[in-house]
Amino acid sequence: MIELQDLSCQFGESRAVDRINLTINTGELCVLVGRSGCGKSTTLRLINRLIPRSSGQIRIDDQDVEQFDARQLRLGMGYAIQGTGLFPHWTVARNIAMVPRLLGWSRQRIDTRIRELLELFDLDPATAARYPHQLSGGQAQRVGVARSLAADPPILLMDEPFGALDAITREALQNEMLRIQSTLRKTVVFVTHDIDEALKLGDRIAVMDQGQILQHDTPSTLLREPASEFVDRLFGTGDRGLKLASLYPVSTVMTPTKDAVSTSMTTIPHDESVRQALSLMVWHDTHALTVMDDRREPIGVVRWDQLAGGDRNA
Ligand SMILES: Nc1ncnc2c1ncn2[C@@H]1O[C@H](COP(=O)(O)OP(=O)(O)OP(=O)(O)O)[C@@H](O)[C@H]1O
Repeated sequence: MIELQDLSCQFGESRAVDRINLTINTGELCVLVGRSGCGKSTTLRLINRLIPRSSGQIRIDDQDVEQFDARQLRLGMGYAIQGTGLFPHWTVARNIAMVPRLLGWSRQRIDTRIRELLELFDLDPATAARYPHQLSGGQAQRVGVARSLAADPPILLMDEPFGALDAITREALQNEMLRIQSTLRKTVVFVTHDIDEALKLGDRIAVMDQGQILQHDTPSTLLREPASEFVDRLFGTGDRGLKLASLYPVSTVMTPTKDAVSTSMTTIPHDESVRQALSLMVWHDTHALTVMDDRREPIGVVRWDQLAGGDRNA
């Protein structure tokens, strides 16, 4: 668990982080969201002590981070940043091996870990021998995140890791992040200024403005019960319903059926969002879809009039 208590960071006259309180539970992915310059990256760098706090406390599993040697602390936390931060003259393998080498892992253990991570991030084993400039933006970003996970740290700090990517690659990496997090369950602090990314990835989201946390809640609560006009505007007004519909899988609103279901209707995978169901219905001019499981067997039907209320059933 990470606890920030009355935490402040002052740069000269200006307060980049202003007495924030935030608890991030073990295994939770917390997104820090807010406009440029609101203090998100500074908060992240305070946690791994890349910059010193001015006042307040940072506790990890009940221990003040000041009690740790700063280098040891950083070796125990993954850190992934926009633009990857990969060393250009090192191969992918050497980049990934950086922290395990510093921790004194054996050659064999490191090689096994590199193979595991390339597989986890859907990268060809031959990628290990390449240099960063020989990778696409998406591949390089995958390697950057893989490197942050190399020594299997319980905590992962991610600063706009997908910020520089095109929309399609970005979505693919967000999906990979969700898939990996569903098994690894790291404690993640993830910085972004993209509201849709925050809603998609966050178990909880902390909304920041001018160094302060305005609201810390689940995506659904932030959309339904914004605590201030600022949060209300940040999360959009016109497409709020669509944003809510993107949070819940269609399986939460469908009528399950044990009997044979017509597959002549348009189909949708059970883990696709209610928003995607709505889109398919509009596109195919239909009022019902057949819901399919992972083996592509029909498991239920979702009708137009069931699309509201997914979050209440989730
Ligand atoms: N090393 C520094 N020295 C002086 N001021 C700094 C320093 N680092 C950050 N700041 C200032 O602190 C404030 C918060 O910066 P920070 O990088 O945390 O914002 P951010 O929310 O991450 O912004 P962005 O989304 O643009 O990265 C800004 O006003 C910034 O100019």
